[in-house]
Amino acid sequence: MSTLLIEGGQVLLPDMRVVEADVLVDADEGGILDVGTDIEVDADETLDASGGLVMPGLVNAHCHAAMTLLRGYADDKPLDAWLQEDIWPAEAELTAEDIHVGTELGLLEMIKSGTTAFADMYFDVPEVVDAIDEAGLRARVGHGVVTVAKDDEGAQADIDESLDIAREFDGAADGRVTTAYMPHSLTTVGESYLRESVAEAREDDIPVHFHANETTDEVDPIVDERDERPLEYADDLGMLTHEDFVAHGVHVDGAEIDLLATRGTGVVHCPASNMKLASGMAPVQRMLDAGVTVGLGTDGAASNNDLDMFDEMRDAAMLGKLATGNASAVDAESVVQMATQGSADAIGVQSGVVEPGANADLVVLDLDSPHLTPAHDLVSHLAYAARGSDVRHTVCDGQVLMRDREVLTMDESAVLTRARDHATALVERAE
Ligand SMILES: CSC[C@H]1O[C@@H](n2cnc3c(O)ncnc32)[C@H](O)[C@@H]1O
Ligand SMILES: [Zn+2]
Repeated sequence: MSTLLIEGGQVLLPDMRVVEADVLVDADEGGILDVGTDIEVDADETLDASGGLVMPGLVNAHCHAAMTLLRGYADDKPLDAWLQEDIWPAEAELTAEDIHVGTELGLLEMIKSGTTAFADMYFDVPEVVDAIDEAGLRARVGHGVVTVAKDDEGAQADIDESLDIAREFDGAADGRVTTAYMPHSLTTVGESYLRESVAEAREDDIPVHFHANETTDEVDPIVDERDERPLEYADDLGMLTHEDFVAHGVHVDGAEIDLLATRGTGVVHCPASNMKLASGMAPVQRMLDAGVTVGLGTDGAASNNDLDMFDEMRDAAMLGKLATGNASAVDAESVVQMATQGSADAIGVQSGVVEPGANADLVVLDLDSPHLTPAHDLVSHLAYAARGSDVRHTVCDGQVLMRDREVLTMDESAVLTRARDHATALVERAE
């Protein structure tokens, strides 16, 4: 067995206590063997955590990683106009290689800002999986389906691709990649397609992930046409099981919150995207109080505009207070929990905790900087003061992905060069 010892730091435990301890990892199996002060072992590899906090790797529960290529391409518009006038025309020009390159850029950004697992909905998923395999992260991936404006043959092909991808790539990258069936939303995929395809996904125990209740422009037509709320419609279609997870959940009423809690369906809160597109303020504290599993996601870099989950925690805490007029709402512990165990539970990956037996997905945060001094409360710092650039080391599945801010699994400058070149060419084609 090859071992990795992360020594000399403080450790954030699953119950949010911080203790001084070392962490011993089985680097072959990718699991945590021990967390304690009396670990006596001559480890094969060590990571220095002195002056730092060992914490779970953050879990970005809703993302479109390759959209890094469209970062800053179209800003300051609401969702529908942004998608229809700018993003979808540009995405129509994407090649498989663009998606590989854009995903690599997203993964690099995640590793450098302390994210070790994520959920991704996009196109050309084999390219996404290939990039994840190389970079060493953990992910649940899927092909996003849109049937509106397609003929029946095109719509069915899109659905088949999503289901086939979910079957083929589940367990890829040594088990670090799992999959889901990913219809884009309740308004961009027709009812009969949803009904049939979700039933097909169920036959193979494939989870379902979709955008839901993001804007009133999306919710109102469903209510007008069907006389039921969107998540009641989704429930009727069989899309709300405990394995499923929805992105956004901004405009959900009390009955929908109860439905999410009863079904055990996860909700991924995306505060930065919701604020930037002026989509609204999700009732996060109400969902937490009702027992809904709430995770945290960045959404794509075109609506955020970064993939830094520390930013996202701060945004979630701030927005949660503003939304309720209550400074105690969505407190520091809640957002740290949301970005770790909550996200991992929502997307169904084993991650988000530092304890013996857990997967060794963890980061070491450097505390020795002005904006983290003094350190009265490290959970407060994680929620309100820390930044992705404070991450010193990143480990996923027992493998060191970044050591002292040097990414070991990717050639950082080559990724940046390729991303710049591909983004420039993409935008030229789109104009
Ligand atoms: C069909 S693949 C995913 C699809 O979703 C688009 N997208 C990015 N951000 C959002 C969002 O906030 N709401 C809805 N759809 C979004 C992305 O551009 C892809 O086309
Ligand atoms: Zn999204």
